[in-house]
Amino acid sequence: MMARKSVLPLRLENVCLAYGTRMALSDISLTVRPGRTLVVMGPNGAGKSMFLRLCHGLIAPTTGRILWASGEARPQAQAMVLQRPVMLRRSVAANLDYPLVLAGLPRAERAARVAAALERFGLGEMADRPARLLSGGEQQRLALARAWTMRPEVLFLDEPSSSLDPSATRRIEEMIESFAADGITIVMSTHDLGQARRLARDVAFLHRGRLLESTPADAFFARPESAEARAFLAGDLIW
Ligand SMILES: Nc1ncnc2c1ncn2[C@@H]1O[C@H](COP(=O)(O)OP(=O)(O)OP(=O)(O)O)[C@@H](O)[C@H]1O
Repeated sequence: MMARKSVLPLRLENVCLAYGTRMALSDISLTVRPGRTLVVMGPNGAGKSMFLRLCHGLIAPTTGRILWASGEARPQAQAMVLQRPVMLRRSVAANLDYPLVLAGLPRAERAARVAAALERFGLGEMADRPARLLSGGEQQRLALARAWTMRPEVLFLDEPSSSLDPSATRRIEEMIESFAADGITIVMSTHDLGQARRLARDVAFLHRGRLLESTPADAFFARPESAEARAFLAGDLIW
């Protein structure tokens, strides 16, 4: 991971995403900096998922630019875990192996990475079980582990614990913290204010497709500048 040219910072310049006459995202300018977990917050429909999808390159902006420091259009060194991760109809181990096969890694390297992921994330005893039969929390853990096997420099996570109970959520947060400690830059959305406080170094607050705040997390939680963010933090902003 260290040898290659960094893909960060990632800069969004005046990014807009339109669906017909509706603007899902309006004029977003923001920089994702290395090593600073960025949490994207905002009420339902604010544009959080679309923001992550744009950054990852799943969709293209209607106008504006998305610029990686490496100059690549869609770097390999970044991965995304969707809100409802897709599991292959295969074993846990095979799910971990699959993206490594696609990336063309040699068999021995793949085996080492799969073994390391199984061990590190407590998935060893499930290695041979069909991935689709795992619980929601276990599947999410597997999805994060699968992203980790790719050694990304940046990892986009869309609501990584949205439908999980508190203990499964805690395990996911521990994984995210360990990724950040490894030097993976995390960009994630969440509805969970407690989670945002625990994990965020920077916050991007979206409301109806507009970026109302982009600031260090401490400042956001202590002194939100916009009335919308204040209402959101007080639990009074529903959409
Ligand atoms: N294919 C599409 N066609 C039209 N509108 C869309 C499409 N995809 C998303 N949108 C709209 O874009 C807006 C932003 O959606 P997005 O999923 O990013 O919100 P979100 O902040 O992630 O919401 P939630 O918290 O509910 O997941 C919404 O108003 C949504 O209805």
